[in-house]
Amino acid sequence: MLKLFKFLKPYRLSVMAALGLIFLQAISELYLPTLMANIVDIGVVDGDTAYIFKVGILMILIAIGGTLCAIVSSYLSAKTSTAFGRDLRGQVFKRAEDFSLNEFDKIGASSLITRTTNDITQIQQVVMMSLRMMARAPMMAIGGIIMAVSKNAKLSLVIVFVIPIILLGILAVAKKGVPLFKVMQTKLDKLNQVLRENLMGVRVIRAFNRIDHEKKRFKEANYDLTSTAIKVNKLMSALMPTMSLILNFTTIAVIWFGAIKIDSGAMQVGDLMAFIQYVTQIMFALIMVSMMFVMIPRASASAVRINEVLDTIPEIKDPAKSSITDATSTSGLVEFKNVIFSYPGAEEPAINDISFTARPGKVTAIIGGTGSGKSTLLNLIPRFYDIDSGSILLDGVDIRQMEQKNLRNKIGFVPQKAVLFTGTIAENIRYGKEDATDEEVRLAAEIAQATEFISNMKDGFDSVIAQGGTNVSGGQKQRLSIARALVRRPEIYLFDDSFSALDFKTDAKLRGALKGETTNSTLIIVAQRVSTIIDADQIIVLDKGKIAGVGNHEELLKTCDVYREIVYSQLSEEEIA
Ligand SMILES: Nc1ncnc2c1ncn2[C@@H]1O[C@H](COP(=O)(O)OP(=O)(O)OP(=O)(O)O)[C@@H](O)[C@H]1O
Repeated sequence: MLKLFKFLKPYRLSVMAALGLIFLQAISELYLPTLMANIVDIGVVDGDTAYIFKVGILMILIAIGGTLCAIVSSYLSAKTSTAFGRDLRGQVFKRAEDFSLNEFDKIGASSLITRTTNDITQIQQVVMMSLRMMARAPMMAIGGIIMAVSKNAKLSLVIVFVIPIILLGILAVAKKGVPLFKVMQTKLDKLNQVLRENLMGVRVIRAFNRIDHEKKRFKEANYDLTSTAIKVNKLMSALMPTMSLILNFTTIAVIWFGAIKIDSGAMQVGDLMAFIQYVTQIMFALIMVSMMFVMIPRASASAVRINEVLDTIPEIKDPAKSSITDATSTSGLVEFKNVIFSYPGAEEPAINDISFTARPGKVTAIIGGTGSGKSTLLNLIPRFYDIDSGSILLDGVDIRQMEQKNLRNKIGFVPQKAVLFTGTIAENIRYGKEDATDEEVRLAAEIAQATEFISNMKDGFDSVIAQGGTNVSGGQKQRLSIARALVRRPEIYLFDDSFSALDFKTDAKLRGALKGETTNSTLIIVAQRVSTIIDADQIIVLDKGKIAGVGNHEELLKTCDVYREIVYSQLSEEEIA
């Protein structure tokens, strides 16, 4: 956790001021019992009212001063810890943004959400408590011991006897609590995961009447978390009464031995009263320390999870010196040379020894059965994943030698599952090019065959897309995500089965419009439907990650069995002829 404290560096002045004020507050609290003892031993015993008034007013002033210090230090620690939490959240988010898809898969979206929210809140709370309690507790404990010894050294032996008992208790609680806190965070992850799946898959759950099953799943995760939380809380709730009991017994012992001393004339009444207060202060300080012992393990479990994110070095990095910095100097020639790629943990490569060239102005289509590696192949071009061996070249330059930003600037990517963001239709299309003019947005929508349904919407291009794009149909979503890629006018278009939700007529119209607009660009189209790619200049047939055939439709019909099988399963004899 200490590693995360480096994020407190910008706030060191506030931290120092808070600690300074806490020190002053501790001194004021430690001084008050001594003043009270003086009132009793000097003022009350001698009947000196003027002295009682004088010291009484001094006590009031000191109490007010101490309170002011406490208020300002609380304000500073709250402000500092909140800013610390904000910075840390920002860093975790920034790091996650740089993750390759492999790293996302490894940590998991739900866990990343818990880590960015709940885990950081735990640490933020500890920072606040540390500034308030952690600093104060040792000051009060040490100061209290010094003051108690100064009042009566022999009576202080009671404290010497009690402290090890308290420390042993704290240690026992910490030993049992730490593993439980770690388990609790993982169970929270699990709960988040179930909740997330439920919310995302609400339609499927309802359609398959699985609401009861899901309720059970959620209940299990919820109860699982609760039972661990109850175990931890039981442990913690036992701590406070035990500490109070020890405090009360200590007070009894102090009064017992103190009374004997007063009886023998070795101690004054006021000093005993002050002594009891110091003992109480010491005990409270130790209780605070024990509370910290409870919170720190929990936060350190969170810190480990946050550090795991921060310490993950994204495996896809920009080269030290990129080969291409000028984004306009390329034409979009894509070459695959003996490319092999496997997903982590997979036995067989998803892409196995693939070589082909996709030329500007030409349409390269990729077809194959489900799971044959079409999407994977496409995902390698924008470097969502890095290949194991071979090379992918863009205009003769290995894409690993290019800055990711430059590389992706040249690409218009339309994913298999259309993703839209909350905002208007125009904003969603402009996601492809921030400074696109209204005319460019309109043209992109027109080529994507989206104008008709957009104009039928109440506010046209200003109509708002709901969260997750739920208020547009699957085909409309696809057309908007195609428009988003088109507005960029990139050198390379990657369509990952992007026409699957369109009817045949719209599909044909869209491809026709696309042809006219993308004459100089390289088009790589993944498709399931033969009709979508029948006119392509080059068709690559994939089978279990390998190339089964390359050529145009007619050539492949003659030479490639896998292609023929796909074609015969989809088209009638006349269509093929
Ligand atoms: N993130 C992943 N982690 C591990 N394996 C994966 C991952 N994504 C895909 N695979 C595996 O890689 C292989 C190729 O998958 P890919 O998605 O590229 O196929 P596809 O041809 O696009 O299929 P479809 O047409 O059904 O979309 C499959 O066997 C799949 O199980």
